[in-house]
Amino acid sequence: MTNKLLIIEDNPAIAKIQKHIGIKLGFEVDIANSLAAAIDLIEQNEYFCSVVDFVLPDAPYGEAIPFTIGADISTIVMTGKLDNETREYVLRYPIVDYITKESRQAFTYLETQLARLPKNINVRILIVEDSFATRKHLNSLLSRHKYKVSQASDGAQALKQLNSHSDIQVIITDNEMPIMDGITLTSKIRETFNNDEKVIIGISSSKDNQVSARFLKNGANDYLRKPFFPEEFYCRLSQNIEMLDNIATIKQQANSDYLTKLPNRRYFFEQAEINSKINEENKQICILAMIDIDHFKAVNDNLGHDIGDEVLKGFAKIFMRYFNDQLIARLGGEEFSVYFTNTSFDKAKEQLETFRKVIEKCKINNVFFTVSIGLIYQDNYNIDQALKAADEHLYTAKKFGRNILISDKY
Ligand SMILES: Nc1nc2c(ncn2[C@@H]2O[C@H](COP(=O)(O)OP(=O)(O)OP(=O)(O)O)[C@@H](O)[C@H]2O)c(=O)[nH]1
Repeated sequence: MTNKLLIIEDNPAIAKIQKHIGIKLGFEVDIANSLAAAIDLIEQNEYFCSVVDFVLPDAPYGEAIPFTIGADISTIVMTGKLDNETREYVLRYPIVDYITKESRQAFTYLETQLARLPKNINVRILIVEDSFATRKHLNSLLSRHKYKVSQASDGAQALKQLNSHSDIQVIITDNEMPIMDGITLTSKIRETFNNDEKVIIGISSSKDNQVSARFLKNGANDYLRKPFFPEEFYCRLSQNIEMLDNIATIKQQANSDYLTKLPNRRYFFEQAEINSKINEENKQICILAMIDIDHFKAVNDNLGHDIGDEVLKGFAKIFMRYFNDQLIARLGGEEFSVYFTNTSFDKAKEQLETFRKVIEKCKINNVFFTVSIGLIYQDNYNIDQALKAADEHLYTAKKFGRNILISDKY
């Protein structure tokens, strides 16, 4: 996919600011100072999106807009014209947004919009609406902002779509529909997903003020009355998606180790307890390993703490690669853990032995080192006790001279 941004702007100072914003966001930027120059560039390049000035020397009344739209380039229009007539004229085109150059804030807003577009490619939105015309309209609004779209014509179909598309993050639902209405759908979705996991936006043309309250009380994040202005629709949608993104970032930070980016102790315990319950129900034996880098203090003492950090980061990358299908964590310091599921003791042991030998041979930041491993195979469903048992084997491994695996079996 191209990451090129086309700026069509005849004012060099403004073009420079826009270019700076584009580069900061990772776009490759081309500038055209007239419609003619833009047409040349569009013929030779593929663009992801464009920022188009409404007034250009050879296109004084928005004539550049149909060129970018016609070339299938997502278009943001910027203009100094503040009148309603211009606004209505511009909004007749399927543009991403319309920004008036009233103040510096306009450029902050442009940056937000440009940052959002590439992210939208990964956001799937489900439209639940029985009217074909409204579904088509919403699909067109969402597609021009580069969202992925799924559609359903009633609540029951929507639930099926949610089952088959786990990547749906936002549900935009009408209320008045056959089989299952939007409010019932909302409360059914909330039985499984919190409002910081999936956003629900209710829409309705009902004049009954109760509808918005009922949507919100049943778990919707937001509500819009039909017909709505596209600008309001986009603002509410992107605010809700930002909220999802922010919560996902906070969760990710809370669950991972700052240095190695591996899952941390907190996450490990949370997930291991879930795995343990499943194991207990299925009468599966717990297979858990503790891995500890040998003589790591010497790495710090001889080469410095910074090199020690780099060694830990390098180790974590290999660790992640070898056990990417298992629950792993940095429990703290130079101590790591693997909770095995869907595998046999023999396979887990073989995987750990291979890993131990790989570490023994590889040099991370010019440092050779080894690991000791304690592995348990027990019907122990208490995580604290299981870790303690694995730690006892690890202690034995250290006592036996390090760079070995000690386990319950064999
Ligand atoms: N660079 C760095 N060092 C760390 C970090 N966390 C813990 N350590 C160091 O890891 C070392 C662990 O030392 P010890 O517990 O004595 O163990 P060891 O030297 O590996 O010896 P054995 O485990 O007995 O083989 C200490 O020097 C800690 O300061 C970290 O995040 N970065």
